[in-house]
Amino acid sequence: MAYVKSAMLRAAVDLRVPDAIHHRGGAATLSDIAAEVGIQPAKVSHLHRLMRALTILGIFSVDQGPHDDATNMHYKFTPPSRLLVGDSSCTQSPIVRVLVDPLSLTALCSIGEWFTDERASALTLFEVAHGCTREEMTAKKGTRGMFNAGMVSDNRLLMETIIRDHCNIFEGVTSLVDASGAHGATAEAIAKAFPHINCTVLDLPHAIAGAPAISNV
Ligand SMILES: C[S@@+](CC[C@H](N)C(=O)[O-])C[C@H]1O[C@@H](n2cnc3c(N)ncnc32)[C@H](O)[C@@H]1O
Repeated sequence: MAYVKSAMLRAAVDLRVPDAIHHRGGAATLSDIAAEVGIQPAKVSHLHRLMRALTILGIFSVDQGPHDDATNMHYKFTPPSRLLVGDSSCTQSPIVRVLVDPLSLTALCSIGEWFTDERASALTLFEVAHGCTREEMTAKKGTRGMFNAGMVSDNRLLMETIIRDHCNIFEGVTSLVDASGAHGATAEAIAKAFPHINCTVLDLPHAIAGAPAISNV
């Protein structure tokens, strides 16, 4: 049942629970969250179960006074849930939707078939499960924008940390190519921090279609 944890995380992001807590100054009761995200009144007790599970997982913390019941204890952020709050460029954490995606999750149910399928040396798990590549499915479903947004937000977060804490790894580098660099968020962060490095992004035509122009990349 471990997959339920990922599904609950996705539900919290879909409902924008982190944004609801953020809008209430970083601490919100169940009724605050229910009002902010539009929970049906008959389902507030189920929201309590969702929040309780996410608290046990360390996604949120809870302040419960001796006289508080389920409706007036305050849910707060933990370090992981701080990362789920939207900013001016995105209103939720797009990487969660990319990672906890129904098509990716159902593909995992075909691992046994992938191991035994005689075509499997040429096919990815995704192809065995869904009969097409991830790229073809993304194009068919029109979800390329969501995928790119997830990659960009993840890259920004990682690069901020890498450049702050490990900038020595770029010493002596004068040029680099980010192979499969999608919309270039990684290269953008490097080019901005180290303007003398000549950065290039390589990816497939459909992946770079619509990529923003980035100075110095
Ligand atoms: C999971 S994304 C990673 C994007 C980015 N490097 C990052 O870390 O966010 C994988 C990327 O590989 C690209 N890709 C897949 N096959 C490729 C190929 N044959 N040549 C170049 N890029 C490819 C995809 O288009 C996609 O942008």
